[in-house]
Amino acid sequence: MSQDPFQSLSQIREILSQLPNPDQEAVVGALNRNGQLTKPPGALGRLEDLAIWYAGWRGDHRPVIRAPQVLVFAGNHGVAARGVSAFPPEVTVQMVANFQAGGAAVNQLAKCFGATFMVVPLDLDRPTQDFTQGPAMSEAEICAAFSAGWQGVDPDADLLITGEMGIGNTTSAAAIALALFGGTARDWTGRGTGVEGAALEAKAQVVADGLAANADLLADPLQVLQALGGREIAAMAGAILRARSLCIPVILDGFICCAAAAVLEKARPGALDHCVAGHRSAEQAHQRLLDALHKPALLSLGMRLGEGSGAALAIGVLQGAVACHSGMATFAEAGVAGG
Ligand SMILES: O=C(O)c1ccc[n+]([C@@H]2O[C@H](COP(=O)([O-])O)[C@@H](O)[C@H]2O)c1
Ligand SMILES: Cc1cc2nc[nH]c2cc1C
Repeated sequence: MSQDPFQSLSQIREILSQLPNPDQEAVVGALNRNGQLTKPPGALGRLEDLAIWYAGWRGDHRPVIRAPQVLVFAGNHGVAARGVSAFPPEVTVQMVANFQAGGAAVNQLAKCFGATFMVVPLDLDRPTQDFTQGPAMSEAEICAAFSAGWQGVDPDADLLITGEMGIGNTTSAAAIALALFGGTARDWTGRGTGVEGAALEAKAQVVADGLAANADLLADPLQVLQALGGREIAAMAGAILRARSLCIPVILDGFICCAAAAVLEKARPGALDHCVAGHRSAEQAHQRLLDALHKPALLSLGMRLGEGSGAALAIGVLQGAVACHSGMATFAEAGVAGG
């Protein structure tokens, strides 16, 4: 009876096996145009690469960003009962009310850059299972959350920022990253909202316990997400995949968003070619995760808020890149010598 697009992980795998690629004609056209603009070659640095990347995904050698969408998912985590966060779980639902009232940081940033904003709370009164006791979600639960992410994307958007809110979710993201990339639990465990000292060591142990309790599910990236993820993390993965299917470029946010994205990249290398990393979070392991994904961050401002805030701020960088690319005069047009 469900209207959800996904009822099983195999349906997600099918989508992953047939991803669209950027429009090569638009890439060539954008490269060509970039070479004629009134600046020394390469003088706009990464802005030039960004504009050409954006042009390819939009299939337009001279694109305009008109409709950015900021889409935040909220979920509650059974593992939060293990004392892994500096804040209590009820903050998740309270912050959802704050997002809806327009009072959070991400609301201000979305407004600054002309983006629409939506928050999607996911079964907040039903936390996921504590993953130190077995899988966080059933297959039906992960598919419902993934479907919510898929359905949250506005097909008319021309840029997607996906973010999250979920007390305890840096523990979940650390466990996912450990399962996908290896290393030690301590490598991937950071302070989150402000966990320090002995509590931080205990948090790393919870991450290690989560992997031990789900050892039989860790060979497959989507099952890693089911075993160690949360609903908001699965929803971000669903939104990022939908954006790919619609050729909508994505700006990734911090540690938790990148852990969600990493599941897709591990399941299908190249699945994140339509994504750039908006910022480097102050969360200890975010740079490690960005390195594993081969995604250099656009901004590094010591932010560690989540909720899509770092990526929302990076909309401005991409808007600047695309505005220069599409609005600048060529040497011929401006009558400037040397082009
Ligand atoms: O985006 C990040 O890198 C980031 C780093 C630290 C904390 N957060 C946010 O803080 C919450 C998770 O922290 P914690 O300590 O409860 O695991 C969650 O709501 C995230 O949005 C987000
Ligand atoms: C207040 C607060 C706001 C947040 N926004 C994203 N994660 C958050 C965590 C806390 C604790």
